[in-house]
Amino acid sequence: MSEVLVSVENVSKSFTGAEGDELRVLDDISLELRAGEIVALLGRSGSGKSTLLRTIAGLIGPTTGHVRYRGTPLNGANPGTAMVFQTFALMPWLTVQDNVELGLAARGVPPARRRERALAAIDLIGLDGFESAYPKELSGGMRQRVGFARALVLEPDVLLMDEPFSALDVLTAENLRTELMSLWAQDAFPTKGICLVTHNIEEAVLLADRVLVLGPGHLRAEVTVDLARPRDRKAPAFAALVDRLYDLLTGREPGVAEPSQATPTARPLPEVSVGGLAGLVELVHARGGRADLPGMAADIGFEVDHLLPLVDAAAMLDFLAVAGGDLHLTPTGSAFTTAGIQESKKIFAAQARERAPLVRTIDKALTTGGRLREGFILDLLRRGFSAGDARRQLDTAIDWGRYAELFDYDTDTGQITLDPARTAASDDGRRVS
Ligand SMILES: Nc1ncnc2c1ncn2[C@@H]1O[C@H](COP(=O)(O)OP(=O)(O)OP(=O)(O)O)[C@@H](O)[C@H]1O
Repeated sequence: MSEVLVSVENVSKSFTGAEGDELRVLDDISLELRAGEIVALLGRSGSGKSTLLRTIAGLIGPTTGHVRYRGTPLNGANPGTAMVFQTFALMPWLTVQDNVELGLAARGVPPARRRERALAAIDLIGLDGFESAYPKELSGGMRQRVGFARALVLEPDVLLMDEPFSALDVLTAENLRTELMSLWAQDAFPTKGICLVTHNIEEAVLLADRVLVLGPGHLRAEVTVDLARPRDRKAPAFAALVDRLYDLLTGREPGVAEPSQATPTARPLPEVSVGGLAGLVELVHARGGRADLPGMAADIGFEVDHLLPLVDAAAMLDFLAVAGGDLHLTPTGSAFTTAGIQESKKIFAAQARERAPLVRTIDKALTTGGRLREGFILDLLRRGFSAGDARRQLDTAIDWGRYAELFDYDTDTGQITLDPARTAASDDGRRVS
């Protein structure tokens, strides 16, 4: 096995939330970055990828656990790494040359040597002729080349990249990826390992030897990408790995209960509006009941990552089934999207009561007591969520419950009550159901 460059040992990281509560962003993570490999950290928005990368860089310290560089525990910035940022992070008042020299100056390299090394890095990354330009004079792609030059000039053992291509247009991003891969393939390239944060599944399969899938705060899975380079996005083996990673990102974790059995803290509601979720179901219906998630996201100009909470919600309510990167309309989803408004509300209500744990819990409490203080639900939710998350869970449940005409909510009193139509039905002597 090749040498270990960085090891992350049982790292946890917590931040203090707005209300003083603890937000655990990384939970007991262990991993190794070895010489000769590119590792992708893949996860949804908010899963802790950037926090993990910054911990590896030594920019933030773990709450518990250790990060080691070549066996030595970090005490501040990791001396073996350099970072490329999504937003380039250039100094606008400095020229390309000065931006690239900055890190060398901080490391005490004498001016003449700095200049020489910066020119070589600028040349390597295809920026020659732009040495005296300012960032504002450059396109996004050229700015990110400066971002790369500034990191590579340090000849880091491990190059860390935080979504380095996601602010670029598709073609520019693909060009830069290809160029990075050809540098990586050169024997003279001084960097021995790369760790890339991404939420783009195809990018992970295109670039990485190993993909570590992060699911909020912990490592969910590790997938080895054993494909020859340069990789062909159209090859069946490529597509099979992409599908597998989609399954890992959209699927349920082993051991987590079905929504119809789960408690509100075991299966949180995806924080989406009914309108958004109905819109997604409609889009799949309009495509004949089956849609390829990346294709659909590209058509409507969204990142797949942004659609995932809607996909989760539609799957929770059994309106859509998800397999690989494909969405299939279920019979219930089809009935929901084709029915008239009242009928589709009824279908939504039935599914939410059966399959949305927090809606079910509130509904049960209301059908026995008629009214409920929000503080009661918030207190219960605080057993499994931060204060902010508990509030957002309750707001989502109220939004879903109101749409479904299951319950009503008074913002002034913070009371949740049965929907008036259901109370009237019970006054008529009919059972509230
Ligand atoms: N300094 C901080 N203080 C408080 N909370 C933080 C801090 N940094 C990150 N978080 C929270 O930690 C969680 C994980 O954030 P992080 O940026 O690591 O995730 P990510 O997977 O990189 O997401 P994204 O792709 O959206 O950047 C988020 O809920 C974020 O709000």
